[in-house]
Amino acid sequence: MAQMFYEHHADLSLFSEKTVAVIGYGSQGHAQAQNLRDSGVHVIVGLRKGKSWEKAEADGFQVFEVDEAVKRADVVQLLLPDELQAKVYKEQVEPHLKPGSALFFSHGFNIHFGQIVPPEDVDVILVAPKSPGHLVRRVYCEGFGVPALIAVHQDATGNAHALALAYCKGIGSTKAGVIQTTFKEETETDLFGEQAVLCGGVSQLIKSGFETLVEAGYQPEVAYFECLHELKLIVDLMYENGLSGMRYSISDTAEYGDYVSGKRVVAESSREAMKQLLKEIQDGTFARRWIEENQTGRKQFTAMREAEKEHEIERVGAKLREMMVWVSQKEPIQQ
Ligand SMILES: NC(=O)C1=CN([C@@H]2O[C@H](COP(=O)(O)OP(=O)(O)OC[C@H]3O[C@@H](n4cnc5c(N)ncnc54)[C@H](OP(=O)(O)O)[C@@H]3O)[C@@H](O)[C@H]2O)C=CC1
Ligand SMILES: CC[C@](O)(C(C)=O)C(=O)O
Ligand SMILES: [Mg+2]
Ligand SMILES: [Mg+2]
Repeated sequence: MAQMFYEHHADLSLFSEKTVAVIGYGSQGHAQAQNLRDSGVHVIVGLRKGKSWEKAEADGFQVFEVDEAVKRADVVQLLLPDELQAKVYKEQVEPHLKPGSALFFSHGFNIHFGQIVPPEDVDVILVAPKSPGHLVRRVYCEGFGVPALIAVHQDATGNAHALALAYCKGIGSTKAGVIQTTFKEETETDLFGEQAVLCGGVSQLIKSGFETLVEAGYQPEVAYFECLHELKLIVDLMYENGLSGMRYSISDTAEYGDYVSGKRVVAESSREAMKQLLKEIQDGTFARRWIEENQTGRKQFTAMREAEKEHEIERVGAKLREMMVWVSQKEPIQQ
């Protein structure tokens, strides 16, 4: 059984005399900085001049260049893109880290794959929300929190575990549940989950379903509602009551089709592919490929990103969502 932590396990007063520098103000950065501040923590933001800088200032934060923010902080949360963290850390973070301070991450990639090696006199802590950053903020504003994983890579002060829990309380995660893990487990499961299920697997499933219907002559709008829009409603039922709860709400016809056809689509070959992905994550092959892709100008990544934006499902969906004001008028997630 996983070791779980909730509100009563965490003491937010550990942060009462501390300044937290959130480095980066993107998806996770803006959410964690604002949640912590709303929980009473003193937060500053570290950035380079640009779009995020303006946004953080507009949100009322004191913003500094990264090195200056680190100098002023007792706790540094590194929320830059994984692929940029090692360089920025080496040049602007490490030289200014105070002995006895704490270095936080929200994903274990750079520590686990040896891209960042912090000095021995700082705590090295993982607080990994199991949620996209924008939902970390939205759910907190609704009075709740998203689950998170915590791990301690280095406990220089003897206080690292308590600090991790306090930080979780500050961003709202102890309301949902916090699980003790390791940097290795978080890194490998997070990469696997996003590739095989949450992002890669689901996007591919949606597109394959949409394309199959459209190629067979059905209206793209019908295919969009069937394969993308309704997915959220079905997942909401799973989120609230598990797979059985979802099956309670759907028709028996759908439930029978679920049992007999689901495994024909996500078949043994998909499980074999999942095992292969996991192996490549565990042995570092994926990390090496991603690091190399970034070192060589992200050509493949950029080309795939542009091609995906042009998919018919994106055009059809944008038009249909315009009419759903409760969707299109939600606070925009684009930054
Ligand atoms: N996205 C998510 O929901 C999740 C992310 N994580 C982890 O959180 C971390 C942050 O990811 P994410 O929030 O997606 O990152 P984003 O890409 O959304 O944001 C990155 C931020 O870093 C800033 N930045 C980029 N380069 C520099 C630089 N050289 N100097 C200073 N600031 C810079 C950007 O500012 P600018 O506007 O100037 O480019 C931006 O504010 C990663 O470790 C990721 O794995 C973990 C769980 C979920
Ligand atoms: C699922 C993608 C994620 O791991 C996340 C939102 O948790 C990420 O890296 O963005
Ligand atoms: Mg994740
Ligand atoms: Mg991830």
